[in-house]
Amino acid sequence: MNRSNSNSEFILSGEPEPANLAEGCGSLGMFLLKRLLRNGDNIAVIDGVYSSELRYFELLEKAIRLAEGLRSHAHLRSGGVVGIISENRLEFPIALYASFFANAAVAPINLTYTEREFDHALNLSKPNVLFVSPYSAERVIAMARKNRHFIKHIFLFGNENPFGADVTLFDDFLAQTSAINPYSFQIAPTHLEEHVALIMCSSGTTGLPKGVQLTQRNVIASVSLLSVLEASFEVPAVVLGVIPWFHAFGCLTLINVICNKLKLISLPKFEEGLFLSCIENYRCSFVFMVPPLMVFLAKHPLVDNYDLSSINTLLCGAAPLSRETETLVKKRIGVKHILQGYGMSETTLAMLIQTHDSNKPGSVGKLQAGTMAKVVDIETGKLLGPNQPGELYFKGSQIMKGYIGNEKETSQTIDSNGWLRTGDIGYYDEDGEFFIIDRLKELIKYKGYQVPPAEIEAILLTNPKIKDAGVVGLPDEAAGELPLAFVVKQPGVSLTEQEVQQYVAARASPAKRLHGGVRFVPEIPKNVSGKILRRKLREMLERPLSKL
Ligand SMILES: Nc1ncnc2c1ncn2[C@@H]1O[C@H](COP(=O)(O)OP(=O)(O)OP(=O)(O)O)[C@@H](O)[C@H]1O
Ligand SMILES: O=C(O)[C@H]1CSC(c2nc3ccc(O)cc3s2)=N1
Ligand SMILES: [Mg+2]
Repeated sequence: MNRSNSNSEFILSGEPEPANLAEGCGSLGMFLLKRLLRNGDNIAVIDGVYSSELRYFELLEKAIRLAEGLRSHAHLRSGGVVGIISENRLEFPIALYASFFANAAVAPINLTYTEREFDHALNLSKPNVLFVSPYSAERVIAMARKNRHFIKHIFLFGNENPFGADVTLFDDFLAQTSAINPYSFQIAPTHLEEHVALIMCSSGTTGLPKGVQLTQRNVIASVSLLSVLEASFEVPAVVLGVIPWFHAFGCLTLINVICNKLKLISLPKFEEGLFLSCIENYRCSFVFMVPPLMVFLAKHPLVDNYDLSSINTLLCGAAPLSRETETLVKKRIGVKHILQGYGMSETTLAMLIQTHDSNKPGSVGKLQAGTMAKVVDIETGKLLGPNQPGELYFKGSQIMKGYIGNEKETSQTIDSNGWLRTGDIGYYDEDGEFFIIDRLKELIKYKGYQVPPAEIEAILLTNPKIKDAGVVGLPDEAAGELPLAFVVKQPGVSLTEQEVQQYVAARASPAKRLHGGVRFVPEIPKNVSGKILRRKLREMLERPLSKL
């Protein structure tokens, strides 16, 4: 770990990026094209539901034809915006790569959004071209027709179009494009640091999602993630992709898999039996995870019915994962490596990543190449040294360009020196391994103590009678806030509020005990990237206690 201590600053730096990172490519499109040309014709993606396959050469050939077709028939220009509103399915990477080959920006959007959320997301990125899957076509096309002033073309995945002439079937459009020799296909150079490649919606955990602009340079910088990890794979990785591609974590790992010539088994959503049977049937060795899926592996009885011995590495991120859950999973399914990572939509992919040789329990790993970090005291603003918790700031080639249409929020998030403030509290140890405590906004203020809800949730999850838990602060005149737990019991168990409070009291210091009580609920509200929607739990506090 390099640490410059100039002007008593503690600034940490990751390894320098590989010198030939962009491989002399003038644009992201050329960078991706060159890697695809090298990938030969292995299988790229298998649909885990239908077993249909997309081979690397088919991806390359169709993406180029689609790029040319969008340019000539849909008037898609460099700098234009393409929306993709779809679950993980084989057409997604074709539309994604075609857009990059046309130097357009891609705005993947969550297909389960409500109408209000769709309206918000569409008006953030204002796509000219929209790719829609049948799953949400009814609602999305109705929304799109209200925004014809920017949405000029709608393409529908699947094999039937009940929506009329202003919607074109993706396969029909592709069929009418002409074949192009990939070796002579040209993509104009761009200003990598300025040209927007992705407009990602943040998860909307702390409010309405923001439109995060990631540049072509950001995406190129993030591609090294799997090449670093793959170097230490014992077997060529078969990756299971259940993380949604409309979210930064899923989309950038999809690009990572393709750039590193790996095989990906894609799932349109998490369904318990399908998830486990895909791992067993396709012998998946590498699975990107979010904590709720880790808790599922740790506790669900169904897991015992499947052979998961092919798993070599679980790579978990997007929300807090406790070392206790990590230990439970390791013990139960004997997986060799559980590697955590930490990232934000604003940092493209992970800023911090564990590797096979640096993975202390509970840590989220060390700095990514090309990245710098500092920890700032939340009271004084002073820079902090090892083992001192403060707000994490990052700088480097994966830091976003800014929030689309929101200069003010951008300037409040990235300062004039390029430092991005995360709103997350954590620290690094003497070896430069980082530990995340919680979000600044979520800390419970109990009698002057800052109580991290994630820590109490981690304790609760070690109780075999508890399936899930979410902790928030109950407003209290005397103490400020009282830690209160929403608890989901395992099916068929008996558990009282007092038992839960005693369980925590036996394992936590006084400030972290459940002074606000316990409420039993059927489920904990979370978003697709596995984050607890604590603002929804706080809303539940205001409702009168239901007699459960
Ligand atoms: N390994 C991790 N451990 C703990 N928290 C994590 C980890 N990885 C990511 N996070 C959390 O996820 C956040 C980034 O999530 P994302 O960019 O998807 O949107 P969000 O911050 O949840 O939502 P929004 O910004 O819209 O309110 C980080 O700021 C951090 O709080
Ligand atoms: O939490 C999020 O919104 C997303 C944005 S990208 C991200 C992560 N990326 C990685 C990559 C590897 C890894 O081990 C963990 C994470 S979390 N988190
Ligand atoms: Mg955020």
